[in-house]
Amino acid sequence: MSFRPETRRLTIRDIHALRERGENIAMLTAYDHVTAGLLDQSGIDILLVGDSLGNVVLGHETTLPVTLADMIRHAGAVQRGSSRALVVCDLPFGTATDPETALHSAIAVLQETGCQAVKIEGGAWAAPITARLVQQGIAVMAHIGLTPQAVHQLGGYYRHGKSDAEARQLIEAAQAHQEAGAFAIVLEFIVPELAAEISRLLDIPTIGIGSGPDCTGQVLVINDLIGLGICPPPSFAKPKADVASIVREAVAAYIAEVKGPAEEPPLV
Ligand SMILES: Nc1nc(=O)c2c([nH]1)NC[C@@H]1CN(c3ccc(C(=O)N[C@@H](CCC(=O)O)C(=O)O)cc3)CN21
Ligand SMILES: CC(C)C(=O)C(=O)O
Ligand SMILES: [Mg+2]
Repeated sequence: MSFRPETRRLTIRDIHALRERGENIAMLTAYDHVTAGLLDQSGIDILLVGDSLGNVVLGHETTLPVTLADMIRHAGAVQRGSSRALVVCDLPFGTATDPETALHSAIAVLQETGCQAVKIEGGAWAAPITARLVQQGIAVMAHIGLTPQAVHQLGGYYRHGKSDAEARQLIEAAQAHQEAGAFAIVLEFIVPELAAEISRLLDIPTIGIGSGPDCTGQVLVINDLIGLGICPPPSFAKPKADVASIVREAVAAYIAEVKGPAEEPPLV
């Protein structure tokens, strides 16, 4: 781990430069100040304030209850906790339904948090939304494949791009977002061979999650990476630590210390 005290924040030009020189882009979610600071000190390229905070932080079944106010509150904390990483904030469910609505949502996020970019879920239909934001000078990351905000329409969290028709649609969606000016695109839970093909076809970086190794970068939910959760993570997450156990052990030690030795049973 390397601590970088005086470094400027990465820009989307730096992210593109990483791709140009063949260095993969490392992205993780963060929802709070201290986590953002730790990941930033570790040298993460991009911090995503994901609407997965609905599941991970707020305890909802889906990301749908997350509001723009929730995202703004947490994105501000992540922005303040970091100094090097590019900070991207998800536009949550219902706040990017059309270009003008998305524009107002994105403006609120950028003005009230200081973060550098927003991410929007959606296939080719959402490319005009990307275009409208880009036209206004906003850095946009697109997100295709498994789009959790559509979970009720999709009927679950499964792998995408298995059929030829679906693969064609995903390629078209990726190209449409690139054409619209997206600076990068998340490929979530897509067939690895298809994610590799999309990554070859595009000039912008692809950031994969559960989509195989051949993307320009990777993203994971931080809790899934460090094993900080109370239910099992998605199968594509390979935890590199077991922080939940460390927390349980420390808390058990604390409880034991507070309570002291167990009282002797009364003498009869
Ligand atoms: N902690 C966490 N990690 C995530 O990656 C994540 C969230 N939360 N919340 C928002 C979405 C939801 N995601 C999910 C959620 C569940 C699966 C999952 O359970 N998939 C099954 C396969 C299910 C199927 O094929 O029908 C798996 O075994 O991975 C995958 C992605 C990804 N995102
Ligand atoms: C998993 C990533 C891509 C995301 O959108 C989120 O965490 O909300
Ligand atoms: Mg998200």
